[in-house]
Amino acid sequence: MRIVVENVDKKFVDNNKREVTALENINFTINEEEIVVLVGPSGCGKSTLLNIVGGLLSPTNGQVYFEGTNDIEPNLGIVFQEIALFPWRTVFENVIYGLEERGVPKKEREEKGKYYIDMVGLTGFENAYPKQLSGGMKQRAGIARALCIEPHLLLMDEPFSALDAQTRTIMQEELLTIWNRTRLSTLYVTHNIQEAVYLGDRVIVLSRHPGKIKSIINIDLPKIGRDSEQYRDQFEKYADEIWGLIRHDAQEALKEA
Ligand SMILES: Nc1ncnc2c1ncn2[C@@H]1O[C@H](COP(=O)(O)OP(=O)(O)OP(=O)(O)O)[C@@H](O)[C@H]1O
Repeated sequence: MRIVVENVDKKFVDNNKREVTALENINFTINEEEIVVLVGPSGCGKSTLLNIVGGLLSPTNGQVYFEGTNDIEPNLGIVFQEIALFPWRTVFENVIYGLEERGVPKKEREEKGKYYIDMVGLTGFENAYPKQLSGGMKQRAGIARALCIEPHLLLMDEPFSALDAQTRTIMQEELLTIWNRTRLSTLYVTHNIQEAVYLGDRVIVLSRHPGKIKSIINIDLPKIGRDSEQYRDQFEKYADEIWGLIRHDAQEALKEA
């Protein structure tokens, strides 16, 4: 599916009743099978934009539309930083939750649940409860739950930022393996520039106050294996370019923190 974001603005009213322009004139597309990463300093509107694409917030102006599907409401799989698994449900029951909601028959729920639990590497933990899982395993369960409804688009908002560095690296690699199997169009939000270059086909750099697109960078490296020695220089060049675009805004954001 292709997602088109056209002329999107978003204004909020803050606690002092002042109008805040969170996003201004945002235009981009997410093509079939593409991973688009939104990157930018704190407060530049990344989450707001992801929530607008996901239909959780409406834009003040502009629109988001979905091409290549006949469904009026496309299926969206959403993964947040803090995965809200139901504590009283097992991994399996959490993963198939969306299928239950949609009235999918039991046999199909079981097959799909099993398939996606296997895809995220949680086979053997079907009957575990969230409190028995590590942070990385909870994120895996959350990803399986998002995939289980077989979405047209995957939306991920800093899904690995609460994880330790090693787990995060492993999860990034696994996300690409999962992408390779599902080929899902994905919108991925991160603060982390290395992560953006590692995962993105395109990286959208947002500036802040108001959140505007500063640049859209095509990452012209193979999707799988771009962290290998062979591409190190090019990888770092992209990372430097993005940091150059963000540095000033990130420093300003720190002053306000
Ligand atoms: N519900 C709201 N009411 C008022 N202002 C809001 C609301 N949600 C977001 N904002 C403002 O909109 C701007 C963008 O916020 P948003 O959370 O989208 O940024 P972000 O880039 O995701 O930040 P972070 O990386 O820190 O999560 C900020 O100035 C924020 O204070």
